[in-house]
Amino acid sequence: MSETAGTGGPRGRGTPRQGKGQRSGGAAGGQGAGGQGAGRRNEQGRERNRGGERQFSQAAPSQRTRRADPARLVAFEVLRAVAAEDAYANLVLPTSIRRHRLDRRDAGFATELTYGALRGQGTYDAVLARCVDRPLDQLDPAILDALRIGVHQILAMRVPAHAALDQTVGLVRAVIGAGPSSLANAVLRKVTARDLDGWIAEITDGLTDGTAIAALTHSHPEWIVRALRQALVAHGRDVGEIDALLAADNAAPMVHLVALPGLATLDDALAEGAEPGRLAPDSAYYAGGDVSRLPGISTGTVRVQDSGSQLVARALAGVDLGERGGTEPERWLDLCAGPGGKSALLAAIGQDTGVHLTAVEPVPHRAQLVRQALRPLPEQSWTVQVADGRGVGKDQPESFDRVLVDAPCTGLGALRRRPESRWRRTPSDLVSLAPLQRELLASALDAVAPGGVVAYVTCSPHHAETDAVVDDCLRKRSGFERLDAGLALDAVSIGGALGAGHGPTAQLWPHVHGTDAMYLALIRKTT
Ligand SMILES: C[S@@+](CC[C@H](N)C(=O)[O-])C[C@H]1O[C@@H](n2cnc3c(N)ncnc32)[C@H](O)[C@@H]1O
Repeated sequence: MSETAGTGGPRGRGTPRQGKGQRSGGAAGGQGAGGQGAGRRNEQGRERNRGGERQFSQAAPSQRTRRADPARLVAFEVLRAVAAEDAYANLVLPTSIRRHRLDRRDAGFATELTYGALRGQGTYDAVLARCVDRPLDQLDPAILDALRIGVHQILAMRVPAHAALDQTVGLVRAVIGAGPSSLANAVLRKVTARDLDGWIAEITDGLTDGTAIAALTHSHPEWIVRALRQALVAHGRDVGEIDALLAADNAAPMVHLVALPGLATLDDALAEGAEPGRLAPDSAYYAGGDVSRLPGISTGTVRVQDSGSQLVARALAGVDLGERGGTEPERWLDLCAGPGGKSALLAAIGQDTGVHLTAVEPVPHRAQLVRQALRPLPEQSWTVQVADGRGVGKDQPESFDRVLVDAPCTGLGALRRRPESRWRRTPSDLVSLAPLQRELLASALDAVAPGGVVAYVTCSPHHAETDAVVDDCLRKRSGFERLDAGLALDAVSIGGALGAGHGPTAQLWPHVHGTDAMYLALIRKTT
């Protein structure tokens, strides 16, 4: 859904307000204040709620909108499910959109509102804390979610302030009650007193700690700001890029497509408005809405896959194995395969040369997704094993020419795709994932044949789950060498100059490459 959404939300100071996919703020469930066709942009396409005198309804809250606008109701339902049921927004949102039968435009609005309110929560809560007369944790959590939805509309979407206020108050009245709607009205009126830049100046006023300022400005937990800053430095980048990196996490990601080599082309997608990918071969970027209607998507020969994921899979497939490349077809292993995106691309790349891919995934329903992903490929070219990858090295030692370990990780490099995850993740996740990541890489190092290569991949740039894992595993072993992962990525990329390497490992970045922050290490078994 995110491809229909505009972007917005907290951002760096001076970063232009972004926003596409906005729709009229006027509600399906009622008139905007004063019956002015609330929510339309003015003739110049500018939002009406920026600057100058703000217009509000003269009617008391009790006399205003009583019905919840379905798009806002969808956003509210999703935020509630995320907070109260630990749900994933990207899974709940499409169901809620279908249940409320939103048309494409309203679905885009609901998506922007949901994801924007979730991403922006850190900044918005700091704003709300200045406008509510009690600590936020003493508010009914449902009211707090509704207020976040209101704040996002007021500060980061092109919804006129009066429409945002009226419709949010209407939502609170309809789903929570009349009393809380008065509170929402009073609080959101205060929010309209400043624009986003003004509020960021206010909530960061007097702070001297750069981490705290960046965290509030870009709506990230401080520990993530610190970790990302360290990761930039560790990969030889300028620490000053942190603002751009955090801002990239708040932008709705473009949909990336890949045509499985030998099975499809992107001609139809390009004819439908997709743009050729600038980094990965056979890839495209698509901003045209519902991707499922594109030719090839339903058969699985064209897939949605971040270009960074495409590139790391291609880098593994592209490593020259030298003398190892004999006449026997190679055997490849994807040790953490679910849901199968990289398995499908690897199997498609390998089909020309008769490669057999073994895809391992311990979670049965995810293993089923891997089978679905591999279905377009000849059946004899792949096997899916429902198994714990940690046992594969002992059970099938020195058996594979190329092994991918796309390890379970915190996903700190894909925060833009998972809007709630920055608030759920904690440093303790790093601690609990660490042994699993090491055991999986150790298993892969056992499973790779002499002369073969292991790719260790995460969608996180955090040191603890990237270099630290690789360093620890290799320290305990001899007979392995690191390959230059940056060069390997360059060799398979369009243009051949990604600039992702610094030392032997490689790191892609959302603010530089427009990809998820994928990490890649390549390790060859020499003896
Ligand atoms: C980052 S995802 C892999 C994404 C996948 N490579 C793709 O491109 O679609 C990590 C996967 O590892 C799986 N996993 C978790 N524990 C595992 C284990 N002990 N052995 C193998 N896989 C495991 C998770 O269920 C999850 O599907």
